[in-house]
Order: sequence, then structure tokens, then C-alpha cells
Amino acid sequence: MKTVKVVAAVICDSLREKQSIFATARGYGKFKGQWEFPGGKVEPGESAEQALLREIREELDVNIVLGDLIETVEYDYPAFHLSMDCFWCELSGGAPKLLEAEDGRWLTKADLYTVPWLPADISLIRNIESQMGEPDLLRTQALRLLRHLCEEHILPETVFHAPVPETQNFSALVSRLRLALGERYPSTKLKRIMKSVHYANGFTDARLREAAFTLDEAEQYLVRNGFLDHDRGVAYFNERITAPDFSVSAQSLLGVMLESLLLAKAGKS
Ligand SMILES: Nc1nc2c([nH]c(=O)n2[C@H]2C[C@H](O)[C@@H](COP(=O)(O)OP(=O)(O)OP(=O)(O)O)O2)c(=O)[nH]1
Repeated sequence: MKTVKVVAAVICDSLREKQSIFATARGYGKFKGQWEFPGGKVEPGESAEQALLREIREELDVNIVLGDLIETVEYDYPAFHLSMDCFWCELSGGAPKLLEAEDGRWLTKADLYTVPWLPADISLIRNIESQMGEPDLLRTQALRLLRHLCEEHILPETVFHAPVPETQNFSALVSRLRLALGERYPSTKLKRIMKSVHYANGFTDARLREAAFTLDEAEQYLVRNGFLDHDRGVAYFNERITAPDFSVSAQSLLGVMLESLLLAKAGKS
């Protein structure tokens, strides 16, 4: 049987964290609609790395950085034998554009089996699953808030889509939120934050402390532009953190703060 040599890129949010991976649905041919990893056939004279960088530019119009080889998938299709080198990769800037695929999604570990994979990819998915990190809850909540504010048209849609927020960690997402609000509502005057009496004052993790102050500014933008009632937000926060089952930590307090900002609605105060 003829062997077809293929390379595939398992693009993840970061080679270090691997909390989400990018998969695409085939846009043409026999396997149309089935999910796979971007890549393609190695051309004569090309190394696996050259072929992968070329395919990813052709299919997604982005550059990537190659990480380790995950495995070489060997699979017999009825008409050919597939030998596919699969590499961990990360984006080196920009957001993927779907130039050939009919769909593309960032999948977390929990989403891996929500799409119909090409048959050859099933064993690879199990391998990837064992190497992926658990999603950072705060990061998931920050993404949810960003998506909510875009859906409410409080922030422009473009904030959510480019460059891909899925590749950013929690702190980066919070900074992005604050920047986007500043750009959208440039005349909003912010009150100085009283850091010494702030709930985040005692956080030992400086990154989380900064994020809490930044979220406070985000809250001010939402309140001052009539999207959020300050007292209602505070009441929500206080009620949640005084519930008997609430266990206090920097993470849980920030989580409740993010939840309280979800109360923001377009055109309401
Ligand atoms: N890129 C990719 N191909 C896969 C995966 N799983 C899998 O079975 N395949 C198979 C489908 C195809 O038969 C073959 C890849 O060929 P391709 O059609 O993408 O190659 P190519 O981009 O060079 O394209 P073409 O011009 O020949 O259509 O490998 C996967 O995860 N990614």
C-alpha cells in the first residue's frame, strides 16, 4: 500500500501550559466536515519542519514555533497508509484565519471529544489529552466576561476575536479587558483605587493583586457608563463571599469579582 507522509501542527495556547488546542474541520473532499489538525503532505525535498511551516501559512496565514514531536501516527486508510508526524506548536503572533477549513475552534481538555475527528486522529487525541493542563478557572471566567461584554455590545466584537484571547493567560486577559474599556470609553474618569483598604491588599501573589486592581478599574468603566449598578455589584460580591460554603482565597475572591461584572448589561444602570 502507498504511504502518504503528512505533518500536523497541534497548536496550543502556550507550549508550557497547553490548556487549549486549535483544531479545524476539513472544508473539502472525502473527509469534509471531519476534524483534524492543520497540516498536509510533505513535498519532495522538504523537511517535516519546512512542510509544517509552509502548510500553516497556506491554511491559516500565521507563523508558528515548533515544539516537541508528540508522536508519529501510523494508520491504514482503505486507499493508503498514513504516516503523520504531529508536533506541539504555538503561534508566534496573530490569529489563525480559516483559509481552507470550514470551521476552527480552540478546545480545552474537556472539549476534546465534542468534535468528530478523522479516524487516524483518535489515538493521537488520547495522547494529547494526557499532556494537556487543566484549564485555569480564572482564565475561563475572564474569557466568559470578555465574551459577555462583546455580546452585550459594551465592547466591540473585535476585542474577542483578534488576536485570539484563547492564547492569553488570566493576567493578560484582565489587562486586555481594561485596555479595551479604556479605548472604547476614553472620556471616563477613574477614581484612584484605595489599595491599602482593598480586598486584594493581602493577596500574596502580586500578579493576582494587580489583576484585582485592574478589575476594579474595569468595574468603574462599567458603572460610570451606565452598564452596571455599583451597589448591586457590591451586594452580589458580599453575598457570595459570606455564603457558608465560600472558602476565601485570592482565586475565589477574584472569581466572584468576575462573576459580579457579568451583571453588566447594555443600556441598564
Ligand atoms: N492535516 C491533517 N491531515 C490528516 C489528519 N488526520 C488524517 O487522517 N489526515 C489525513 C487526511 C489526508 O488524507 C492527509 C493529509 O493530506 P492533505 O489533503 O491535508 O494534504 P495537502 O494539504 O498536502 O493537500 P492536497 O493538496 O493533497 O489536498 O492526511 C490531521 O490531523 N491533519
